[in-house]
Amino acid sequence: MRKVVLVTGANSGIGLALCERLLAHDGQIQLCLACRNMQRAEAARLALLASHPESQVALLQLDVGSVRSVFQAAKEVKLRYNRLDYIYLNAGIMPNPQLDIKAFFKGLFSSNVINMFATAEGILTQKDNINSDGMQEVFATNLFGHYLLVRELEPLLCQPDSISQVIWTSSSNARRSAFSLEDIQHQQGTEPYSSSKYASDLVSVALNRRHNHQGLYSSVICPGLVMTNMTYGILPSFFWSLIMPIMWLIRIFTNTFTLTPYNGAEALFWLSLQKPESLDPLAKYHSLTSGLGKNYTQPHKVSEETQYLISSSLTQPQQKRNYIKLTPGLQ
Ligand SMILES: NC(=O)C1=CN([C@@H]2O[C@H](COP(=O)(O)OP(=O)(O)OC[C@H]3O[C@@H](n4cnc5c(N)ncnc54)[C@H](OP(=O)(O)O)[C@@H]3O)[C@@H](O)[C@H]2O)C=CC1
Ligand SMILES: CC(C)CCC[C@@H](C)[C@H]1CC[C@H]2C3=C(CC[C@]12C)[C@@]1(C)CCC(=O)C[C@@H]1CC3
Repeated sequence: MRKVVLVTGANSGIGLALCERLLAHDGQIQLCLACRNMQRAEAARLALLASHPESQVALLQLDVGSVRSVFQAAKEVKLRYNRLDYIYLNAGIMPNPQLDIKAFFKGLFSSNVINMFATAEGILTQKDNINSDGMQEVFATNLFGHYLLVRELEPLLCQPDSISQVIWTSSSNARRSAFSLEDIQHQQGTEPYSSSKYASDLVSVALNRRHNHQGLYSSVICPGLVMTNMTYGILPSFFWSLIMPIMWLIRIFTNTFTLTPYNGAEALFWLSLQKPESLDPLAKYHSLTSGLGKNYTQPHKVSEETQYLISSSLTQPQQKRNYIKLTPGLQ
C-alpha cells in the first residue's frame, strides 16, 4: 500500500520544498497538498508533476485558520484515504511584522548577537487580527486549526497496528516568555507568532503523552532562517537582495541561517526517514546548514522549565497556574 502524506501550506516555501524532497526520495507516496488557495495549490501540483511525472499528487482545500474549513477538510480526508502515514503541520503566518531597528543595532554590538540572529529575540513583534471565528488569527492558523485537524483525523492516525507521524514546523522564535496559559491566544501581547510556536512545542509533547501507545508520534522542527514569502514580508525584497552577501557570511558564524527552502526542509525530510519510536518526544529537531553548505539535523532538548510546565499543566492544572503566578518574569 502506498503511504499517504499530507502537507499543510504546501504551495510555497518550506512546504513546497519538502514535497519536492519527499517525491525525489520516494515516487510511490500519495502526496496531498492541503492549501487554502486552489490556484496556488494547482500551480504547486503542476511544478511537482513536472519534475516527478509519475507521482500521485492530490489537492485538498484547507484554510487552517477556519474551524469550518478544518472540519470539512478532515471529513474529505477520511472519505479519500484509509490510512495517513505522515501529516506535516507546516502552514503558518506572521502578520504585520515590525522590526525594532534600534533594538537590532543594540543587539548587533552585544554579546547576544548570535542568539539575536538565530531567534530574533527582542527585535520582532507583530500586529494580530481577529478572524471570522472570533479568534486571534495567528493562534488560530499556526496552532489551533492544526490541533483540530489532528483531533479530527485521530481515527486515521491511531489505527491498530500502524504507525503515523505528526510533524509541526515550529520556530527558533518560539519563546517561553511570550506564552501564557492565562492568555493562550496572545490577545494581550505583541509576539503572537512566538507564542503560537511555543504552544505548538507544548502541544506536540502532549500529543505524544496521549497517543504514543496508539502508534501516533508527534515531533517539532525548526527550519532556521529561510528566505520565503514570510521573511519577504518582514523587510522589502530589494533590501534582502542587497544584504544577501552578508547573510551568506553570517552563516559562517551561525548554522541556523539555512536560507533556502530546500535546506530549511532538512529536518522535516529527515524525520520522515526515522523510526518514530526512536525519536525523543522532548526534543526539537533543527535544520542546520554549515558555512560550507552542508545540511544536517540536530535535536535540541526543550528547556527544563518547559518540561516542568508540560508536566504540571497536564497533571495538576491548579499547581501549574500557581507556578506561573509565582515565577517573576514568566507572565
Ligand atoms: N521562513 C522562515 O525563516 C521560517 C519559517 N517557519 C515556519 O515555516 C512554515 C512555512 O513558512 P514559509 O515556508 O517560511 O512561508 P510561506 O509564506 O512561503 O509559506 C506559508 C504557507 O502557509 C500557507 N498558509 C498560511 N495561512 C494559511 C491558512 N490559513 N490555511 C492554509 N494555508 C495557509 C501559505 O499559503 P498561501 O500561499 O495561500 O499564503 C503558504 O503555503 C510556517 O509555519 C513558518 O512559521 C519557521 C521558522 C523560520
Ligand atoms: C543584516 C541582516 C542579516 C539583518 C536581518 C535582520 C532581521 C530581519 C533578521 C535577523 C534574525 C531573523 C529571524 C527571522 C526573521 C528575520 C530576522 C528577524 C525569523 C523570525 C523568521 C521566522 C521565524 O520563524 C524565525 C526567524 C528567526 C530569525
